[in-house]
Amino acid sequence: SNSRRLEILQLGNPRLRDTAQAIASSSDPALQALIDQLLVTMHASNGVGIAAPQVGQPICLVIVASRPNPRYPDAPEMEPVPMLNPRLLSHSDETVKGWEGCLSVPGIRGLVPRYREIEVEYGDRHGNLRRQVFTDFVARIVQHEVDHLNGLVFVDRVE
Ligand SMILES: O=C(O)C[C@@H](Cc1ccccc1)C(=O)SCC(=O)c1ccccc1
Ligand SMILES: [Zn+2]
Repeated sequence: SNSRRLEILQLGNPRLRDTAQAIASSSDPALQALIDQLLVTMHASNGVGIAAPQVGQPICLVIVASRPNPRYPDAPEMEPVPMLNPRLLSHSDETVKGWEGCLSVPGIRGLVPRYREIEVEYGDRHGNLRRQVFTDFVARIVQHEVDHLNGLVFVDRVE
């Protein structure tokens, strides 16, 4: 399918979000370079996800990259997924508590409740709109990264 031009929203006052200036589009070489930079930063930190604001870029862009790890040995190994303008469409009532860490809060781990299942709409790195259901550890990572876009870190949710 031919790539669509997806306008990437700038972070800021959520109320102004609708009028937010799109500061990048999926066909923008600078956006593709930022996605590659985030992948490098995430891998350098052994992360399973990363959000653009963590590297000082206030735009609606995250990467989700689950892999098996000591705390989640049965986590799926997945190709890193860049998500432009991710939006939670629905979620399970059921929540699960699980261990989280954060590249922006080094050295701290916390037990965080997250929805066990979520449905997310997002643009892929080529600007194609995707709608996908995530569960368990991958759903946890998506919720953790989307929190970063809303200025939240996991310690804000530790009960
Ligand atoms: O700050 C980030 O977004 C990266 C963060 C993502 C994340 C970890 C755990 C649960 C949800 C989201 C990390 O990757 S922290 C370091 C890490 O590799 C890790 C920590 C706990 C469990 C699994 C991995
Ligand atoms: Zn984090």
